[in-house]
Formats: sequence, structure tokens, C-alpha cells
Amino acid sequence: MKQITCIDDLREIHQRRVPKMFFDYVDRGSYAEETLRANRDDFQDIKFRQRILVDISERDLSTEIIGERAALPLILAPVGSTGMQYGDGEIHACRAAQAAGIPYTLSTMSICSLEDVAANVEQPFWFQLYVMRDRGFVKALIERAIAAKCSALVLTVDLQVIGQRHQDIKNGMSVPPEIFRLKNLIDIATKPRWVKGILAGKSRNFGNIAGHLPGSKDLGSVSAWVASQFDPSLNWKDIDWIRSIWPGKLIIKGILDVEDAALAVKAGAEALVVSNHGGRQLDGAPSSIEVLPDVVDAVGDQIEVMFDGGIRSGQDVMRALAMGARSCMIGRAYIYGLGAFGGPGVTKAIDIIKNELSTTMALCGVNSIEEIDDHVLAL
Ligand SMILES: Cc1cc2nc3c(=O)[nH]c(=O)nc-3n(C[C@H](O)[C@H](O)[C@H](O)COP(=O)(O)O)c2cc1C
Ligand SMILES: CCCCCCC(=O)C(=O)O
Repeated sequence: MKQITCIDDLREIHQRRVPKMFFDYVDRGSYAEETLRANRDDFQDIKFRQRILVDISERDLSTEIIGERAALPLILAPVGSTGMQYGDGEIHACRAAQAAGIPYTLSTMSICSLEDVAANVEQPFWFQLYVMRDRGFVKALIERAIAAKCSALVLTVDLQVIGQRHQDIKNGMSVPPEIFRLKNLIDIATKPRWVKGILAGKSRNFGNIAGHLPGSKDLGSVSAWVASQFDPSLNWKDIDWIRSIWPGKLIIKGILDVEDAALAVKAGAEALVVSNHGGRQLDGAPSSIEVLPDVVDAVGDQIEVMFDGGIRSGQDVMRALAMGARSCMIGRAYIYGLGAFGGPGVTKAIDIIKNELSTTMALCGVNSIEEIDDHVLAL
């Protein structure tokens, strides 16, 4: 892996090794992909102040994330179907995160179930919740997360309906995926390493939501399935209901608006994630980094502000921290590593970002995460 020096290198190998329908599912965004592009482009407008002759020999990248020590201000974001990128992908990703000393978030839409992951990793992980129409099922899902000793619940609030991803429709990325379509079969036949990995994995279907999936003869579009299963009536009052079942830390993911940020504070969440779902939902929404400073100004110290969207480097993490985030989630950056090399690829992605962050801190004359604020920016 010596030749792999940046996240883009991992992306390139992921693209070569994983069938197109699954690579595109990760890589692409909704509709015209304006927000997907803005997430990346807007980072590039944020410039650093280079500082010199500061003793930066003792840099410490560790920090606290919702009251727990973490080796880095980084979290692996929930990513549905991770186990289709690489066999047992969720277990490999969770192990890599724990070895690196950072939290891992398991999606409701994971391939490996809560129980599978819990049985195969050493430490607690976070669980991301989608609220489905069947509230009895949602209650049971939260109870399973409690039984699996999950240490935080990440409630995703920006996907009551799904933003259309044109490429997924063209590729037959339905629920379940149309792998037996001729074009997909031919593509899969050229990816033997991927097939071997998937066949070696424990699960090949969404492990948390058995009983809520269509039969294999009943292929539906992702949007039709989401419309049939996800609860469009979800609203702020439901937070109390979730709180009545979940006793632990609650993180609200998918905030882009200052009024919603204030409501998340009122709802008593421990943290919120400024996120536009990686440009996969409301196309035309601002980039996450554009709205971050306003959200931070609006909530002050009343709630911990996390950030995601477009992070592909340690420089991007530094920019988000400088604009007020306390920690950052990464989605595609670690999935590219997973698709390319399995668990070691996730470790590589984390290491790349860590080393870039460390060097960026040094060149900005900063020794600790707590020191990072807008003084490192050339405003
Ligand atoms: C393939 C894929 C699947 C995702 N699935 C979920 C999910 O199941 N739940 C969720 O809350 N967010 C999901 N997200 C959004 C991520 O958690 C995160 O917000 C986003 O990836 C951040 O943008 P980035 O990929 O540019 O880092 C998904 C993102 C991707 C790329
Ligand atoms: C295959 C069903 C996808 C549900 C949503 C998963 C997600 O959050 C995303 O793709 O983004």
C-alpha cells in the first residue's frame, strides 16, 4: 500500500475492484449533484494562515467526543450497505476504527446486524437509527442497540423521503440490488476478489431489518421501498418517545438550518451533526461547510457540534474544526479504503487523514485540537 498516498488513490482502487453498481451507490449523489459538488468545492475556498518558528514538536491530536477520549477528532459515519462493498464490511470498519481509537457508527441499513458486529468487536460502537413506520419494530431495534451495548444513538433526521440518485436507478441498485441483470453479472464476473470477499462474509442482506424487506421476486426501487417503510410523519415530538426507550447519549444527524439547530438544543440532544447526507438528499441545499459557522454561532456551547460532508483530507478536518466543529464524521473517505483493501484500507484512510491533520497543524503552528479555531484561517 506504499503507493497509496491520499484518499483519491483509495477511491481509484475501490472503483476498479468493486462492481459499478455498488461503487456508484457510494460515490454519487442525488439529482444534479449540485450539493455533492458544493461539499467539496467550498472547502477549497478556505485558506490557512501559515505560521513559522513555533515549537510544534509535541503535537497531540486526541480530543473528547461526547465525553469520551478519542485519539482523533474523527468518527466513521453510518453508511448503509457497507457489507456490499466488502464482505463483513461493517465488522472490518468497526475494528479499524476501534484500533485507531475513534468511534464507529453502524447504520440501520447495514448488512451485518447489530448482534453480528457486537459479537466480533472489542468495544462499544454507535448505532444510527432510521425511524420506520412500524414503531413496534423501531422500539425493538433500539432495544437491540441497548442489548448490543451501543454507546450512542445517532438519529438521522434528513431522510424521511429519499432524494433520487439517478445513477442507482440506471444501475438497478434497487432493494434488493439487481445483480442478476446481464450488465451487472458481466461486471461482477470481472471482479473475482470482490466476489470472494462477499462470499466469505457472514451476511448478504440487510441484517437489522429482516421482515421489512421485499422478496427477491418483488424488486422495488429504493425510493418505493423507503416510501413504504420510513416514517414521513417523524417530527420533534418523537424525540421524547425515543428518549423514553433509549437511556444513553443522543446525537441528531442531518441539521443544516440554524432554527433546526436551536430545536435540537431544546430537544436535549447531546450533539448534532451538521450534514446534508453527503449530497445524497436535498439537492440545491448549501454545502455543510457553508452553514457550519452559522450553526455554531446559533448554538454556542449548548450542544456539541459535529460535522460531515465532503471530507477527503486532514486539511478538510482542520478547516471544519477551525469553523467551529468539535469533531468530524467521514463517510466515503473510509468506504473507498474498505472497497479497495478491506479492513487495512479503512486503517489506511484513517492514517492518511491523521497524518495530513498532524502536518497541517504543524504548519499552522498548532499543537492541540483544542487550540484550533478561526485564528488558523486566512480570513
Ligand atoms: C453509500 C452511503 C450510504 C449512506 N448511508 C447512510 C445511512 O445509512 N445512514 C445515515 O445516517 N447516513 C448515511 N450516509 C451519509 C453519511 O453518514 C454521511 O453523512 C456522508 O457520507 C458524509 O459525506 P462524505 O461521504 O462526503 O464524507 C450514507 C452515505 C453514503 C456515501
Ligand atoms: C438501500 C436503502 C437505502 C436507504 C438509505 C441509506 C442511506 O442513508 C443512503 O443511501 O444515503
